[in-house]
Amino acid sequence: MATANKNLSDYDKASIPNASNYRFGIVVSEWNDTITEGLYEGAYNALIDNGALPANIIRWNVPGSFELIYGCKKMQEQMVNAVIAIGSVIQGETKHFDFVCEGVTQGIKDLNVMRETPVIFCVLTDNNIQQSIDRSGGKHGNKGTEAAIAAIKMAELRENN
Ligand SMILES: Nc1c(NC[C@H](O)[C@H](O)[C@H](O)CO)[nH]c(=O)[nH]c1=O
Ligand SMILES: CC(=O)[C@@H](O)COP(=O)(O)O
Repeated sequence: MATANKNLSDYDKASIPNASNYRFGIVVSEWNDTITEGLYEGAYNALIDNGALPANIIRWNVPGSFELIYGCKKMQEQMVNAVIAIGSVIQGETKHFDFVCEGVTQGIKDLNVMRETPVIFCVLTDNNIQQSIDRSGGKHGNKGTEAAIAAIKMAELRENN
């Protein structure tokens, strides 16, 4: 299994650009909010740890992961250097999981293709709540932390090209 018994959220600060000159937008889904709040905490703390200023981090909430598409599209219109989309989709009894996951994945991909501001995909798509817990500050680390590092690196790439 890709992340079994691994914590993928450790990072070497020396390899991360300083984020003090960048502004970040974070759009957070309210579905499974105990998970998404853990992801947000990981992302926020990693941004601050790498020099981002609290005043340069904008947070908006949306009802569910499918609404991340619209929320991130509007966030791209703000004066930000990168956007992070945070969601937690957990398999239920029906195929709805498949459609939500595919829709939000394709929608965020489209935002990256069609617009200049990078949108980082921090949407957990898990079989059960334990997998979500493990990846939002548990034994497999925090995908929010990883998303923040990706956001800093993509802001730097956009700034230099
Ligand atoms: N089941 C989950 C959802 N479902 C809601 C959708 O994201 C969307 O809000 C609704 O279809 C209205 O457009 N959302 C999650 O983020 N996580 C889930 O597990
Ligand atoms: C991802 C979902 O929308 C899902 O959690 C909803 O649950 P169900 O498939 O049992 O309706």
